[in-house]
Amino acid sequence: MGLDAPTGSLQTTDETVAEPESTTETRAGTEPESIALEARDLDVYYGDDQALQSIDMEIPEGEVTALIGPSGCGKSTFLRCINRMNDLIDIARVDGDLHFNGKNVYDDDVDPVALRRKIGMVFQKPNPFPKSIRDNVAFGLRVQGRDENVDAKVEQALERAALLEEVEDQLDSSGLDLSGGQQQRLCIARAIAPDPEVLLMDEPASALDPIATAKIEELIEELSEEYTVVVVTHNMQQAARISDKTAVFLTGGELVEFDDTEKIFENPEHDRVEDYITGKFG
Ligand SMILES: Nc1ncnc2c1ncn2[C@@H]1O[C@H](COP(=O)(O)OP(=O)(O)OP(=O)(O)O)[C@@H](O)[C@H]1O
Repeated sequence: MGLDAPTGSLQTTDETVAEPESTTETRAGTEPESIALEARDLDVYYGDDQALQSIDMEIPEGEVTALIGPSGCGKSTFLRCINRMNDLIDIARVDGDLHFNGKNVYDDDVDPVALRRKIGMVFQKPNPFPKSIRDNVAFGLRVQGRDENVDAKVEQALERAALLEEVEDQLDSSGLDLSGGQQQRLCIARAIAPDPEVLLMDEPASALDPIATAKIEELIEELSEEYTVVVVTHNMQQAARISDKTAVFLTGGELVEFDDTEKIFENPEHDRVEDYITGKFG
């Protein structure tokens, strides 16, 4: 996990949590599986409306976890809780705990900006800055004052985002001149350049054509070798293809089932999940 930043730690305003607190047994019961993120009794409200109800979830480190469910069930809301992007929405209120490496990200001493360095995000619509490819990828590094070896780090991030080969002769051209799929990989490179531990992706391929989508899917699987990936998708086939774990949210902001992806798609515990998976509603 990570290139040169310390792993397993969340720098807060006045303390550092060094090691993950919680582990759980794998299904085989042999090796302990590290937990990167853990929601405990998490409620989210927008004004008087409750968007998430009492969510408990343990997201394993170094795997792809997909969040699926019908429109409005709270998938994006949950994703935005993880790196406190909901802080930017005035009427949003969060109750309960969201632990990252054992530290509640909603504790008063957590700096959301520092948190977002560890937990990067990629959005539905590619949103490169109107800057060169190089400056897009270098953006987070420069903001952090990590100006040493920027060119090498930019190339490394582009390589990891499976884009370097296509753009290495045009690093000074505008990021906006790339195709949609390339722009999304550029945004992924920008998100991973500062070396986060977790990558949050909100429907990262839904604005792309099938070929660009296939590249992003392949990339997500590769990224999970180094990062914990949490991805919201509307596309159930995509969730089945790329994820290790799947969380099914249903209307009302309830997490109805969370398990290995194979189990969710082949033999879910809940009839409502089966109905959703088989397209009876949603
Ligand atoms: N900024 C906001 N202000 C007020 N209500 C919001 C806001 N964002 C989301 N909501 C409400 O919270 C609920 C959950 O929305 P959210 O976007 O998290 O669902 P979702 O499952 O990601 O939906 P979709 O699949 O359509 O993107 C919805 O009822 C939505 O209207």
